[in-house]
Amino acid sequence: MSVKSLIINPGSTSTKIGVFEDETLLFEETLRHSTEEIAQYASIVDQKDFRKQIILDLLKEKDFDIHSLQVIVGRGGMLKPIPGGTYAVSDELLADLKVGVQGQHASNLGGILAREIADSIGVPSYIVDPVVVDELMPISRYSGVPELPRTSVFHALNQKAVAKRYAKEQGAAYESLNLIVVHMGGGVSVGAHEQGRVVDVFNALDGDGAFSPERAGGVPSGALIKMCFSGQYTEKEVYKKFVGAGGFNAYSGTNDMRDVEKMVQNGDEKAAEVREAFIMQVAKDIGSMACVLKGKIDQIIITGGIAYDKVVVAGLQERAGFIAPITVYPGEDELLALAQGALRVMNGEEKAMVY
Ligand SMILES: Nc1ncnc2c1ncn2[C@@H]1O[C@H](COP(=O)(O)OP(=O)(O)O)[C@@H](O)[C@H]1O
Ligand SMILES: CCCC(=O)OP(=O)(O)O
Repeated sequence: MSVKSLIINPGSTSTKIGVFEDETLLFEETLRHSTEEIAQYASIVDQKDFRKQIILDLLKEKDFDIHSLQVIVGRGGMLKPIPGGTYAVSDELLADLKVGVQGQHASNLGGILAREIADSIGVPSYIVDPVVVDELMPISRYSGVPELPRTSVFHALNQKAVAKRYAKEQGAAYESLNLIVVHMGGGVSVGAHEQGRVVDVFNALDGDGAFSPERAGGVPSGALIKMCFSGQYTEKEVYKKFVGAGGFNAYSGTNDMRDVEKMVQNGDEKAAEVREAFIMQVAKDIGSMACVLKGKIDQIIITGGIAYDKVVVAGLQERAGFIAPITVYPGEDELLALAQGALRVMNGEEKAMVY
């Protein structure tokens, strides 16, 4: 019997929705959220009903009967560090998504919405390869401050999906390759995939890598400490400067790279400089991961929404192309990867992991 699934993929700047019959996509939709739209909500959990309504409206518009679904799958969020795999949205997992045990990010809503909609029609709900998949080697955890270890928070689902897609296209096993995967979405993560394990990665949320459309990335720590103790900001206000209002939002007032391109076309020199700084920071992250892999790199893979941006891709080619050949997979393979993760469990090929 075939399995019909609803896939819910909340990102920081978008909500992506797909309906599959087994591995066949019946329809999909990407709804982009502007900085102003997101700014109306005080917290991620406050966005739940808004994002749920978008999903229900889309199903209605497509005249799709929700009761024909056998499973709902959501992108997995800021849980405890865990191995990759498909997890049932248990009560414990749901509670941790609501709290956001490693922080607040739109992906927390994936499992919450999947469970809520699934419960309403009496079917199971799952998450797959959440953003906290942790395969770091011990030396990657060092930051220089023992109380502040580096953590693995990244686009695990898509990084793994595109890495496996590249391996398949080459007729090679993912586990036999060394790859640097660069995901550029609302957040940016650059990971070192050493023979099937992401042994080091720049944390995409509040870590030490490049800035992104809505995040600051790594900043000078002395200046940050002074800002925190200046008395000018609450903890929440400082965090917002780094996650949400940082990066392109702070420099150019938008989280949309197509707006940045328009600004540059209209002669905005500052916007052009910000984009060049972004390209250089991402290229520097690629260089770091090249050292993690000791220079033995089969391929660099560039993916995420910004991989559609020809100027950014050309800039990365210019600055990092000497390290290894580059393959570009614009957008992401996340909807299919989520559907496949649930299918493996529904078809009995794999057991759901227990959180
Ligand atoms: N065709 C395109 N050209 C340039 N940039 C794009 C294009 N499509 C999406 N983007 C940019 O990609 C970013 C969002 O990437 P995406 O992977 O969809 O993010 P998220 O999943 O975090 O919401 C935005 O800055 C958006 O403007
Ligand atoms: C929290 C890590 C993943 C991430 O940054 O996703 P988005 O780019 O969708 O915000």
